[in-house]
Amino acid sequence: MTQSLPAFWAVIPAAGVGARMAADRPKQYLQLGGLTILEHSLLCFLDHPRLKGLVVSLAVDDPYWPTLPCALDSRIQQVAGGKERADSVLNALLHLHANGADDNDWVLVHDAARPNLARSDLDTLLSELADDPVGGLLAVPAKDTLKRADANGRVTETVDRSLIWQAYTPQMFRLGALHRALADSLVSNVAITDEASAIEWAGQSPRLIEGRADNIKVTRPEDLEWLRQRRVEFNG
Ligand SMILES: Nc1ccn([C@@H]2O[C@H](COP(=O)(O)OP(=O)(O)OP(=O)(O)O)[C@@H](O)[C@H]2O)c(=O)n1
Ligand SMILES: C[C@](O)(CO)[C@H](O)COP(=O)(O)O
Repeated sequence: MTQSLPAFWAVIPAAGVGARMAADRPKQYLQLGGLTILEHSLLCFLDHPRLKGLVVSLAVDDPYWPTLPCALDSRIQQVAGGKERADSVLNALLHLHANGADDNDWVLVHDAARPNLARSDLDTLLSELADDPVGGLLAVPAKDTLKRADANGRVTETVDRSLIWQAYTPQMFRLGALHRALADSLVSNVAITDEASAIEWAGQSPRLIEGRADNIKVTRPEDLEWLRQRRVEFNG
């Protein structure tokens, strides 16, 4: 089954400061079980047989990366992160292009802050999008009632959630198309918070692939607490 999946490059943006986490270090270096959040996010890709290579975007003054065993892994290439997440991703795409990757190669961009990606979700994404003309992303249909608010935090509307999805990662696009869309949208000062929004700005419509809701992005302290508790419940 795995051999029928498309080969792919992985890009892991890991250059954030984790301000919303308010921890003593960037959140990707906080511990979850015996590993850092970043190591969990890398491992889901590093042992995949269809991985061509992996690029991790790191803060230029990151003192933590060299302390990790995976810093010596030859499958991992490092690039400098940028001011925003999109800049960090673009630097990784530039590196892939500069080192022989082909425009038609699939690239999967996955947040370092999402340590709970299931291999089954990764393989579903690869399988479902292998022949897609655009690409797409893991996503979760909205489960809660959604409200639109005014500037004072007062409800102005209850939104129809039947067609609303939360975008997750990995997000899977062809290297050339993503590189062009990201570079052009950033030059145009478009607010880009995920790869799909750059592809949409370029006029394409990414496909949403339903994934597990527990592939959460560790953003605030309670997110990490939830994952830690979940591992205790599952692993004892
Ligand atoms: N300039 C940046 C900003 C973010 N990221 C990465 O993008 C992912 C998702 O971003 P987010 O959750 O916003 O992380 P932070 O920017 O670190 O969080 P905060 O906004 O709370 O500072 C994270 O893995 C983060 O390390 C990055 O590589 N480069
Ligand atoms: C890419 C992402 O995880 C998709 O939901 C999200 O846009 C990242 O946003 P952040 O503000 O950089 O955490």
